[in-house]
Amino acid sequence: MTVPQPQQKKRVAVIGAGASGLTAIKECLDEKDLIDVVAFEQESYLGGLWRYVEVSEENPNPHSSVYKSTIINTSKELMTFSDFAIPLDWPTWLPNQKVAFYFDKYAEHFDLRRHIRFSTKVLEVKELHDEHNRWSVRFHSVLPANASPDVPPPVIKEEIFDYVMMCSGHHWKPRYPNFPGMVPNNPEAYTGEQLHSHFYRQADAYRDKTVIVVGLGNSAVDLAVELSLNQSEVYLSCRRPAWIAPRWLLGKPLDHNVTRLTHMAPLFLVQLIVAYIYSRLTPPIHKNMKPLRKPMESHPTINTLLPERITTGTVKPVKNIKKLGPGKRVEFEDGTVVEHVDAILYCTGYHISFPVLDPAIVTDGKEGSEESNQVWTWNYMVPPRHPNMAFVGLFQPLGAIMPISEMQCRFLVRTLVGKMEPLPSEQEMDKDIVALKKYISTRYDDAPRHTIQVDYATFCDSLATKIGCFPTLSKLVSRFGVVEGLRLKMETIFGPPTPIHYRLVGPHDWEGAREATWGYAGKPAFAGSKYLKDFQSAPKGKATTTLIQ
Ligand SMILES: NC(=O)C1=CN([C@@H]2O[C@H](COP(=O)(O)OP(=O)(O)OC[C@H]3O[C@@H](n4cnc5c(N)ncnc54)[C@H](OP(=O)(O)O)[C@@H]3O)[C@@H](O)[C@H]2O)C=CC1
Repeated sequence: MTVPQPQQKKRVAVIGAGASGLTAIKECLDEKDLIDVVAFEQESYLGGLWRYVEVSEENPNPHSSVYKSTIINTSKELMTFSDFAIPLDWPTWLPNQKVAFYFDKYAEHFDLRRHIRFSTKVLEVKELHDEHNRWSVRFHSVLPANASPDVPPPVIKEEIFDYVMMCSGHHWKPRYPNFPGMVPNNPEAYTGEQLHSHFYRQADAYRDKTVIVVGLGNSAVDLAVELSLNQSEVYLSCRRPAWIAPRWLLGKPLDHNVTRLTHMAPLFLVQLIVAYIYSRLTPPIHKNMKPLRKPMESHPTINTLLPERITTGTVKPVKNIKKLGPGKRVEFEDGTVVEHVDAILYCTGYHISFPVLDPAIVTDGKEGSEESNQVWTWNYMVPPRHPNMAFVGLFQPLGAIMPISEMQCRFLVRTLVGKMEPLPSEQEMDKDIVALKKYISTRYDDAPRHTIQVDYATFCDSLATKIGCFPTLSKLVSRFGVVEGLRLKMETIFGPPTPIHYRLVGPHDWEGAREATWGYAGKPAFAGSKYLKDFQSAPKGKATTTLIQ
């Protein structure tokens, strides 16, 4: 094929139209005079894994891993995109249907759909190594599941882009443990059902059955509680006990307690306080669940009901599995044996994988990285030797993914169009990556789920400072006057660090940011603000989906 010459405007490919892809498109559109954006989405809908999809014969391996009852663990005030506030009267914690609906409204509000090529599967994203370091994207359209066999196979096409934003997610390729007796290749093997949480949808199939839930991440605790409430006999097997946080703490949503002031305090002090509060406010910890590390040293596992279910004996904590089989027998590392186990649900997390890319790009050529989930990206975005592409959402936050992805996109787009300092040199990026990895390895357990950890506010603040949208006192005062500027500054320090704060000042600030900040802070005078009204009644038109329950 003849490779066209680069145009004046940068051509950007966004791979995936989930939470990260949507904000990538939107941020590109904020520089639409300088960027043409095209998003590729293999499904016929947007929203990525937040769009609930049944597991069926026609669709045995969907991209989505949400189960029917998934409720997001970040409060609406902290998960909102920064210039499109989630309405004030929505629940604090959104069920998955409502998260998907919010994405629909975001796409509608910023007119994102017309930039998305739905039902278009990307096969390969390849560096051209031409003088402009451009990228080729090969793709084809996806035939509907009910297409007649006479329909000719889709044509593979190729287009050239100046820049690629990989937004395809990292919670879709299940990671399985490797217990003796798992594989049914001998008469001693386990004969009950085995399922990864990625494929779990609802509890009905397990009513009155004995189920072992493996893991102690959010999938494991959600499933253990749901199954126990649905009359399953539940054993919760974890190899590394961790702190289980309630959704509400001290009368506030859990994440509202982690303010910028909290981040100014030394970590050990915060950990001491958190451990003390937990010990006073939650039931005594079961002997098999005693955390091995301090709070905030593992990805937060959040469930208000689990400690209570354990004290009622309806969820029984057990050690890690030692051996499965024969038949339906399961033995644990402390010698406990449970006979007649009907099903084992592996809530053992995911591999980081980008099948359309040369794996050496995300790992910098290091072997075994998919197994260990190690990546080599600057600020979880830029692979140092491939600066014309970036990953978005490739991190595991203490906080919500959406606003961090949004901040990454703001940073990437402004760098791309030359409105900010250029990226650091390869050597500087490598140095930063080494330092970050060192920090992570001292703070967190050495586990594949902890390789890309990030603290929401500190990470976003650092990018926001580079962009110029961090709400400094001087900027707030010059924009809102001395009194209001000071009040807002106090709110950004002592209040929950809502992403809205990043639209108070700086490039692409938002006219609704002040009202939304005060509305979220609970100031009655702003409760009726037009920027916090329910989308149903907003002037921008009708909902595009009826998935809301
Ligand atoms: N309601 C919500 O908002 C929900 C959010 N999520 C999010 O989705 C993401 C994925 O969560 P999840 O599916 O729970 O996966 P995670 O990776 O967070 O957790 C995996 C769990 O499995 C354990 N595990 C992994 N390998 C093995 C093994 N070989 N043997 C025994 N145990 C093992 C891990 O233990 P170890 O720590 O020792 O590695 C860990 O406890 C997270 O970001 C989570 O927060 C998930 C569900 C619900």
